[in-house]
Amino acid sequence: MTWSRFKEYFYQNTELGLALDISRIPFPEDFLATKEPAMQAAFSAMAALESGAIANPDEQRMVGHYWLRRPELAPGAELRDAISGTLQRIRQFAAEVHSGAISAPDGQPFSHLLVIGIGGSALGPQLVHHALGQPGRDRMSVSFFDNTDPDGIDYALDAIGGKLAQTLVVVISKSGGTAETRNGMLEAAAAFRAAGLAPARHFVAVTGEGSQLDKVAAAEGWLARFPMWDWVGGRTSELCAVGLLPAALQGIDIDAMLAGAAAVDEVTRRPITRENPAALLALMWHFATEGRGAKDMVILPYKDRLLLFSRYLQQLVMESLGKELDLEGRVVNQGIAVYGNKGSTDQHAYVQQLREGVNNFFVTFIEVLKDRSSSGDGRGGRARAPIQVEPDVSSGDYLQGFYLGTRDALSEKDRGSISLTIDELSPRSLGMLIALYERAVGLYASLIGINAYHQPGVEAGKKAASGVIALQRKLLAALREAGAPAEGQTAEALAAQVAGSPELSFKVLEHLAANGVVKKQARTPWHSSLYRA
Ligand SMILES: O=P(O)(O)OC[C@H]1O[C@](O)(CO)[C@@H](O)[C@@H]1O
Repeated sequence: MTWSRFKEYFYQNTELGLALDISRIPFPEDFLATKEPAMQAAFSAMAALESGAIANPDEQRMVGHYWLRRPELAPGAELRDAISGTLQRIRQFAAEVHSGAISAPDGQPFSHLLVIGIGGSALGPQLVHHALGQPGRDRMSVSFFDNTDPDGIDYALDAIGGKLAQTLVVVISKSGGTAETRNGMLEAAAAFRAAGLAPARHFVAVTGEGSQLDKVAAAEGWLARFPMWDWVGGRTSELCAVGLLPAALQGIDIDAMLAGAAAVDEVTRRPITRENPAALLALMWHFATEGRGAKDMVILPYKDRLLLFSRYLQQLVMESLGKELDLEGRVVNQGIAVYGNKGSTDQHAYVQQLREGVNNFFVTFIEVLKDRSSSGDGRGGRARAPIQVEPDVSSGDYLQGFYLGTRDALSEKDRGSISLTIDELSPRSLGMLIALYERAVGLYASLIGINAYHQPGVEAGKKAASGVIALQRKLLAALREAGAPAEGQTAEALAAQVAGSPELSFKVLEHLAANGVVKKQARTPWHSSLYRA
């Protein structure tokens, strides 16, 4: 890549502490001009969304995550008050937990936080916790249940160990009916009861008003309930109570996160493509993937603390863009696959394929200029003096060397990359990154004509899962019937009896047998094995 192309396309905003280099995506000189009409249409759609239009037509909902950091932009006093009032309650609640005004039933301060949620109700809090936490210095230590895996739940509970009595639990679910989160809540409540503790005196809910979770929390008299509004999507919820409450409890400066997001919103709201990093990102995605997901987006932050960013973006991008139909109802099967981890660790894993294997991706490098956190970055961190690992060279210099080296090595083999640079990793810059990608996804969705704000595909898996649970109940009832043969029955015979799928019945019975719920007599061939109660 040439210096002149770099100079032409490098975007730097020193006020924000953000830079974007698109020069290594090989778009032709006329690309931005060709796309300008579509980009202007995307800016207009975004302006309509921000002013409260029904931007999610399927669900007849407004899409308001941008209002979370500038409540005054929300349409109507009621919404504005709800946003500001909730923010104030979050600050107040966290302050009272920290001061001990809200304390554990034994009078001790709450020192540990267990967050229960999944998808958009966990990924943001997990990202922020890992990116900004200061182990040993945070106001509270934090752990997560983000699945219905009993072993994972036990792992987290074992790690909490003796701190359970001083553990505050935040259960997060927009719908309030997500099975994994409900199960996590029930498992946590059982653990509290087993330790002689009353769950309601430890639990807090973040959920939609009137949801199942909201009703349980109200009925049981939980410590507090915070709202999750229908105009905030799960994957764009980090900057409402979903993300802000856990972050504030951990001791992270949530106002700096909001300010960072607001600052990027301000810049990326402007309809001047060349000065708008979200628009430039969206256009690069369009070029690199031919506007149809032809290539994967590999996210490579050269910063351990941003390890979870690719996972966070995976949901944001893939749940938003992975759609069967466009806005006209045509089958388009859109999307961009996202994966990644961190550099330079990945250089010793999959970068081999990126350089020499199938050329089906483009990389986004994320560079953080400042190597070590310091007390000046809003996280209260302690800066260790850099040591020299070689004369005049630090570990951080190596990290940058590997980033620049890998980037060149990929360019040499015609593998495109974008570089995003932030000055330092802080609450403010993390808020900026979140806002930047939220808007890039929204603009890209307009460019390809899809609704980024619904997720109809997710329902299919949920429905199928409840079908499996219903089948399990029927199989168990059949096995427990008075006249059931004492020697047992095959999966096929049981399936016929309950009018279920033989394959699903076999899988369910194998799982029940492995967990001692049913007895299995193994036979050869495997499908003649017998199961009994
Ligand atoms: O917050 P909820 O309603 O529990 O949903 C969790 C996640 O599940 C999804 O709806 C997908 O099933 C995501 O969009 C969402 O972030």
